[in-house]
Amino acid sequence: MTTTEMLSEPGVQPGAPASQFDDARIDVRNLSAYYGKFRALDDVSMPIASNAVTALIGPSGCGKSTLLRTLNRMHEVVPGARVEGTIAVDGNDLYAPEVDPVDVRRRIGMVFQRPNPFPTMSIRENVLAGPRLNSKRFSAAAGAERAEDALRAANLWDEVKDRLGGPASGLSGGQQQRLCIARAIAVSPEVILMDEPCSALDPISTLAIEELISELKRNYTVVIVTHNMQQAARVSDTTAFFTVSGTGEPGRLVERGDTARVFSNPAEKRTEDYISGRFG
Ligand SMILES: Nc1ncnc2c1ncn2[C@@H]1O[C@H](COP(=O)(O)OP(=O)(O)OP(=O)(O)O)[C@@H](O)[C@H]1O
Repeated sequence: MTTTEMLSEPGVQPGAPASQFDDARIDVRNLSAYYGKFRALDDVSMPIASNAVTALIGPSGCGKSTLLRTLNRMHEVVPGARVEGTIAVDGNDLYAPEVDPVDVRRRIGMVFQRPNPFPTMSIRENVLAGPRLNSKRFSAAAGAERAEDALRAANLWDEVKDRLGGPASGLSGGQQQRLCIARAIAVSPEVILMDEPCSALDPISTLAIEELISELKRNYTVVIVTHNMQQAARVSDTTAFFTVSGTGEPGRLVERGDTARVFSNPAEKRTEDYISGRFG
């Protein structure tokens, strides 16, 4: 097969590992997620590569946010919610009995739709809130350095460096979201999950977050849920498309692959219909 033929084969890339799971940082296998008796997600298997952005897309109710929350064990916070199947991170079972979910949530941070800084806390204290919750103690100088590093990594430092002691509520929505990303970074997570992080933001703030996401993948594995297909195409390396056939039905993974390929040459008609706006 020539390289051109390989590239035109959905999902096949030159130099790709023999198995799609070979280079996975997160390995989701046969995952079903339930809320009580309701199965919200059915039998999802997908690798999530390290130091890359993976976008989860699909119509409302197909289980994108549910899948995201299973990745840091926030799903089970809902009474009656549970999972079947396995999720391994770097080969370690995330749901093994000896694993502490609180530790998982430190290692796998999350940024939500609406920026949720602690409004009365200062900007600096917001960034340090995570490490302090993990009972980390630092000297004033070490705290200042940690806050600066996280704010720089979140592309917010220049805008706030003269008002670190001021309240977080004084920031714009886009700045608050970058503050929340700084807060997530400050606990040195391995993975950052983002659930529609730009849905409450204006286009300029959205652009700033998108640029930041592209930079974050240098150091982190990023998984993002987005309704905005242009955004998925702009920021992600891999796209996973989910769908749901009706009310009461579970969401299912339709296809997953290189983002450019999924958008230009989807393997499934359902994906093509969705990305071309004919469905959902
Ligand atoms: N806390 C909950 N209790 C019961 N059912 C829930 C709960 N959260 C979500 N669900 C249901 O699980 C299914 C998947 O929801 P989920 O929010 O994961 O979908 P989604 O694809 O992220 O949707 P959207 O794009 O609208 O945010 C839906 O049928 C939803 O009603």
